[in-house]
Amino acid sequence: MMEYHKAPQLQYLRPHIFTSAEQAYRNVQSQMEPINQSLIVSGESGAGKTWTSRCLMKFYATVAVSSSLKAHDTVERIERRVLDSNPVMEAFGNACTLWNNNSSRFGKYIQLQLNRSQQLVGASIQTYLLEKTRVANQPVNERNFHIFYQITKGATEDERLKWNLPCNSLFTWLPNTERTLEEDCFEVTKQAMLHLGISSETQNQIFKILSGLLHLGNVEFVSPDDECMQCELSEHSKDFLQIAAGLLKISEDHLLNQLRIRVIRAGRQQQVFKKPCLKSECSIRRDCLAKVIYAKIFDWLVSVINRSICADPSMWNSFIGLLDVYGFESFPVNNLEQLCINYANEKLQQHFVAHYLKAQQEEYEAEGLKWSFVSYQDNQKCLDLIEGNPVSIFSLLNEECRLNRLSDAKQFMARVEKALAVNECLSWDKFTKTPHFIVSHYASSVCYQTEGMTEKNKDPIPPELLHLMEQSKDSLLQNLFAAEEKIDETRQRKSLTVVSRFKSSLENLMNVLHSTTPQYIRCIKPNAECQPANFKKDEVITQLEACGIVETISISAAGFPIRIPYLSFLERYGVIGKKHLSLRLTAIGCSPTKKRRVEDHVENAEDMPCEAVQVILMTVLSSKGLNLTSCDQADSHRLLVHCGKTKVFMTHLMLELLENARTRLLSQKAFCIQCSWRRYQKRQHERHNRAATQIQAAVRSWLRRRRKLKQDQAARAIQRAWRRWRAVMDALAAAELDDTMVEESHCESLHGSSAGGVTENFMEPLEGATLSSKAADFWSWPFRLILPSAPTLSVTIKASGLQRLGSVLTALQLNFGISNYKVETNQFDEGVASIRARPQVAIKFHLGQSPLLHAHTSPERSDSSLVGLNQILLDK
Ligand SMILES: Nc1ncnc2c1ncn2[C@@H]1O[C@H](COP(=O)(O)OP(=O)(O)OP(=O)(O)O)[C@@H](O)[C@H]1O
Repeated sequence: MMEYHKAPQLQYLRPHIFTSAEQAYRNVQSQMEPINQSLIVSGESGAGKTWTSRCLMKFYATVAVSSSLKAHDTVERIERRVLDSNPVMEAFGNACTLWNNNSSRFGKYIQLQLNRSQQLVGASIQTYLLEKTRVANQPVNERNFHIFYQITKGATEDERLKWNLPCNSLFTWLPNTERTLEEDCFEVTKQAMLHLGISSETQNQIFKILSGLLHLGNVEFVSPDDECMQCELSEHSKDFLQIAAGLLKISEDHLLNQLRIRVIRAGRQQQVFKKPCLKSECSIRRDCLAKVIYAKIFDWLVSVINRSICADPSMWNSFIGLLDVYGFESFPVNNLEQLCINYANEKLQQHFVAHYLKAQQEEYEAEGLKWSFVSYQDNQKCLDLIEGNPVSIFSLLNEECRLNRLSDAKQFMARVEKALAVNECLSWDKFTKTPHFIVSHYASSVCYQTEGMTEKNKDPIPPELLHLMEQSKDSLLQNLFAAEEKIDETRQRKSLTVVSRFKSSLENLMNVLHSTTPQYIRCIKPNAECQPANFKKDEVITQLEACGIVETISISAAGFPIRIPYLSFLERYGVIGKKHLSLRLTAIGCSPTKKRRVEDHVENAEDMPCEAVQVILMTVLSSKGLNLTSCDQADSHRLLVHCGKTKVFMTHLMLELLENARTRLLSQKAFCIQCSWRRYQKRQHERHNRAATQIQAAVRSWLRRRRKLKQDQAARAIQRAWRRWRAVMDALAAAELDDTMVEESHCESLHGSSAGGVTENFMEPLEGATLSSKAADFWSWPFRLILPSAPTLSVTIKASGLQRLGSVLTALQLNFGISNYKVETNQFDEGVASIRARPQVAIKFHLGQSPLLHAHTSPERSDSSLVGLNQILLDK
């Protein structure tokens, strides 16, 4: 998948359905009108349409994912549900036929919804005409819908009890049970239903109803002896009726009566009459009830799936549609179902013919291209025969229904013969006795039996049966039949038959297909026996011829498969012209006036689109080294591209050249944008850096100035304080010195020389303040308190003798350094007159160290160390 998704040129890869899928995806990405795409998968029954659709869904689920984690989750959820819808739809809508073990008995159109980034955001499923007759009538050697076999074969013991499905029970509506197919996988269906939001309880309800239908199928009637009497149940049917009524949760008597008594309303007053039905009528009513219940369950499942996978319309803006309708069928006995199926295939073939073969060739002519017509097989006549106006098979069938008379197969055949014999697609087999008609379809001729065709077209649902189901106690059945009354009234008013409903739904589908760009996928069946590795050439060729592949190849080879209107072309490739044009015109020596004129064509392309387009084409072709002046090469250009009246016609090679040129140019432009953006970002970054540096410098200088200012202020304050303090101290010291001198003389007279210690009179207020004359005592505790508070220390030494003086001086010198103290001797007596501490000691301490650091330190008592005293002094 990724190989095809990432391939720059798809046509160089091996042909594969992923080529078509990827092409459709790229078309959506290019946003060229029509943006929406359709992949029409067609082919005979068993050729592989459903298989292909499944692969396509997986492809889109893989490539249309987002890189963002959140979106990825959504896509994965949708993808899971879209893929899960397959087993559920196939279980309820597919059956084993003569041509295919897993044949789709309904048509489906799946719309994969994409958002602006072309990511898968949702999906919706539209179904067409389920072959519900299969519920009650299975052709010989064919089977009922897979789901019936799944529940009878795959139910657990518990479930069998709940659904009344004992092992080995035999059901009339369940033929060929001995054939086990890989499709009989009940667990897979249950799991998928669960993922789609159908709870186990609801599943249980559904399977119970289906089991009820199987039991209903075993109910048989016996004709009464008296025709006026009601039909009786056959002996073995009584139990089945009882179980069926129980599983459908309706009254047994009520069910029996509705099956064998017809209610007729007649007259203006709508008088009610009850009429016993014939045995055959009872069986028809029983089958009708089963079919309507099954069809309703199928429609309900489709609506549940759609609710689960459909995205809000605001979330998506384009879609890719996958159409998988039942394949062309030709059984030994064919009836209305096959007529409808083959009619749908004819419609699709017509779409292909109209879109690809007819329209393409007509367009070549209209656009003035030289073109010799390739003849092809047009199936319009066949379609006229089936659906045409005023007379066709469908119109005759509808008329028969409206006449409301007992249907007669021979009569209908005669009417068809009379009215439509002129149509060459209609014929009869003279040797077949059963009433029939043969239609020559595009694929092959098919013989249709007219027996029961009108009845099938009427598809009557007796209202009393609908009322019966409305009264069911089962909530799901109640739901399914609640809206029935209104729908039924509408249907009766419009008297819609099966074919008219099918025709109108197909017309809607065709309208959708016409509004999208189609991609066709033709499935070819290698052999009719569904055998692997068996390729039957003749059968394959017949299919290829029938679906018009041979003509398609001829037209594609001779023609221009790509057609783009001028304006769309200029919108996409105009960019190439602008860039190369100027260079090219200069290179070929174009005069400035001419150059401007040509450039104007590109600029104002709307006025002269053809010239502008030619300029672009010339640019691209000449850049490939082809010289336009050469006649031969101009011819070779015409094989690649042709400009019509309103469109450019080209081959894939030309498209590739254009796309390459555009990609190269866009990548150059992107590179330029990246460079400019990076340059711009760099400049921005540098500017930001410069601005930040300037801001930082300004802030730093402002901070520094402010700090300096504060420091200067502080310094001045300190200086002022210091000067003031020094002046005060000096004054104090001077005053103290004077006082001491006076006191000294006074003390001397009082004590004489008897006192041998040192006395300090200003120590008086301090507790224990005695200063010993010994050097050790000198740094005793109180002393340190005195020194700072009295920077001028006055000591009177009474003791005489040089020895003491010397020791005091030594102590002082050791302790403080003599330079810090002014020691004065007595002028007239022995000894020291005064020791004055210089104020710097205290100043140093205050500025130098935090007092808290040594707050716990007590004076050192060791003789050898005087550091303690220093420290304390500093601390203080
Ligand atoms: N590409 C394939 N590779 C392998 N097997 C395939 C392929 N295509 C189809 N088959 C086989 O062929 C069988 C029939 O294919 P499928 O059911 O897709 O046919 P169909 O065209 O949808 O038929 P119908 O119209 O009856 O529904 C598949 O069950 C599968 O076994």
